[in-house]
Amino acid sequence: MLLHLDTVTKSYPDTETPVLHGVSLDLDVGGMLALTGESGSGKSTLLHLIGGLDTADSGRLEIDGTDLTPLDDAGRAGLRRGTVGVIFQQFNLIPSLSVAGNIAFQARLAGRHDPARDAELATHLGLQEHLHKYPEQLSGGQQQRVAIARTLAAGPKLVLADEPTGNLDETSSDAVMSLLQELVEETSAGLILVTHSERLAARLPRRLHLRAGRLT
Ligand SMILES: Nc1ncnc2c1ncn2[C@@H]1O[C@H](COP(=O)(O)OP(=O)(O)OP(=O)(O)O)[C@@H](O)[C@H]1O
Repeated sequence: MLLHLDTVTKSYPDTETPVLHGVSLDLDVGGMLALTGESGSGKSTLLHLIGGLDTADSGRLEIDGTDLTPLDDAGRAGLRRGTVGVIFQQFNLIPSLSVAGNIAFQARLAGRHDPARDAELATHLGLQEHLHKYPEQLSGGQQQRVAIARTLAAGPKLVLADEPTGNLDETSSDAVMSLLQELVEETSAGLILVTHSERLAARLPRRLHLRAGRLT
């Protein structure tokens, strides 16, 4: 089992009711699922808990056999570097680093930088011509492909993608999504894709829906 959540609950100090109520879910190694739900239903909150960016109030959360509950900030940061990769809607590239520097960044942090793997990813994602450029010189679709390369270069077991194509037009969005799926499949990583798009959700074999903090 890659991911196991058992009755996870989360509130924020200023929310009256919990944002997540007793969320339980399992994902097998290499499993892929789409997570949909209305705005405010708790999708990003759930992704943040799984990615170790925030902590649950109660419940159990295990990734690749590691219980996240007792981990401190440093432990959760280690998990993000080594096991989980997160791709955001806003790309979050480092503006002062070239495309090549951005692609290598997370793998270097994780202590597993492999230039041959970077080159392979850059080729697969059509970025070979752009390696010396800086993020501001790229289109949105190109920037998101760099963000995908950066995440996959670090060899995560689980990829969390929060509206990864939300800033792209439909054609670029489909192309970027196909590349992301291909690469995740190739590495046998798991994927959780948060999306508002029915079209994108339908591409994945499994779908979960959050309604006011409960999975349906
Ligand atoms: N850091 C925070 N502090 C307080 N409340 C928060 C915080 N983050 C999210 N919330 C609240 O928690 C609820 C769920 O937010 P979340 O971002 O998880 O929803 P979402 O389903 O991802 O929404 P969207 O589709 O609009 O991104 C919302 O009511 C939001 O206002």
